[in-house]
Amino acid sequence: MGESSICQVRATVMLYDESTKRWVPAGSDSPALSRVHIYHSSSAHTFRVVGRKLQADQQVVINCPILKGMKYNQATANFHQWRDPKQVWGLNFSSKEDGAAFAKAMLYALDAL
Ligand SMILES: CC[C@@H]1C=C[C@H]2CCN(C(=O)[C@@H]3CC[C@H]4C=C[C@]5(CCCN5C(=O)[C@H](Cc5ccccc5Cl)NC(C)=O)C(=O)N43)[C@@H]2C(=O)N1CC(=O)O
Repeated sequence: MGESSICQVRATVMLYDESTKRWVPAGSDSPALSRVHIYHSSSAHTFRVVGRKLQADQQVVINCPILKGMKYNQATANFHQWRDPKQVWGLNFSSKEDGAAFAKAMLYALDAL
């Protein structure tokens, strides 16, 4: 059984650079909008965040498992963030509605794990 998308939003995917204490766009250095999904694998009972650049190259800029017990921080209506073992991810949503939709799906996933 493959994976199904439980939400898709538009956001700029950011990573926090601990050394410079700055947010940098994930993927190539141009901050560009991506389509960000939460995929659910029902057979594996797993969820992950996958984002691809909207522009032609469709570069994958995030492919991050959602781990049980992960803390999801809605810093503002448009900017949410979480830590994985190696780094801190941030999503700068194109709208508050996208932020709310993503948060709803994320909290559903965290509750289901
Ligand atoms: C894209 C630009 C960006 C847009 C929006 C704003 C919103 C606030 N904000 C931040 O970076 C805030 C300000 C302080 C700084 C200090 C530390 C940071 C950076 C690394 C993580 N962090 C935590 O506070 C984490 C959160 C967390 C809590 C709970 C669970 C998980 C997590 Cl991740 N706290 C732990 C304990 O991990 C942080 O988010 N910080 C963003 C921001 O200013 N800008 C503008 C710019 O940078 O120009």
